Amino acid sequence: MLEEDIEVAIKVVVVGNGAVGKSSMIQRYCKGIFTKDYKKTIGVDFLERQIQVNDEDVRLMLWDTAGQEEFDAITKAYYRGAQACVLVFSTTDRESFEAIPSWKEKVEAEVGDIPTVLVQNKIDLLDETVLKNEEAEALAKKLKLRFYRASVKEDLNVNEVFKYLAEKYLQRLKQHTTEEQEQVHTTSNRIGVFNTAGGSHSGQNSNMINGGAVISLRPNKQRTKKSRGLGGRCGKL
Ligand SMILES: Nc1nc2c(ncn2[C@@H]2O[C@H](COP(=O)(O)OP(=O)(O)OP(=O)(O)O)[C@@H](O)[C@H]2O)c(=O)[nH]1
Repeated sequence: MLEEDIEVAIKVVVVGNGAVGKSSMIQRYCKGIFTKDYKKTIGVDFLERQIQVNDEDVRLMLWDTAGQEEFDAITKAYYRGAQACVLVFSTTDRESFEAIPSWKEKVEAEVGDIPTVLVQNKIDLLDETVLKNEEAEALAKKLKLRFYRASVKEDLNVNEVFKYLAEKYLQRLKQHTTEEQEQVHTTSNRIGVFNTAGGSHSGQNSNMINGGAVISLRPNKQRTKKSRGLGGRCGKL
């Protein structure tokens, strides 16, 4: 199979309190529509969109999770395997802003550190704002997250959010691939040295303790027929 045939697929989870605009954001991005009606998400939903990033085809699978705690058990299961995350709060809902750190923790508890952005939605309703700009910026800084102000209604900054995540993910994927290649290279050199000295646990997929360094040999990349992902690093699906 040709390298060009391989497509990067990224599972993105969109999380935050109820009614902040998660479903609307996904609908806007994947279908180009906005509806004023509020229909509470029950459990989890998902839509996808293909984009090009640095000449690479990237398929974004956007998982819409329910904002209500009553669905926590279901939604948490769907965080597994997520490779990027959007944390959303609303300009008109202070509680949704204050809940952001705990949403971040919930996602991290399932998938660890993945590319994440913080989004303040509904900036078309700035007249009704319940927080200062500096507060949101301070939170983004504290959590070390890229921060976007967006309006799903006015289609402001929605594309930018997902483009940034895709770029960030690809960047990590490349870095990860290079590191793995270097690791395999270094390891094979070291195995030689180690074996000469004797007493190694040799063989692939086992941890090798060599001069205090633990070296893991893993398959280079997990690839399915048409998709490519970070494999074991972030994904647990
Ligand atoms: N003014 C304004 N309203 C918005 C915007 N985005 C979403 N809404 C409205 O906010 C309400 C809630 O949006 P949803 O997308 O259903 O919210 P959600 O976060 O998915 O809610 P849950 O499913 O309960 O978790 C709907 O009435 C939307 O029309 C926006 O940018 N501006």
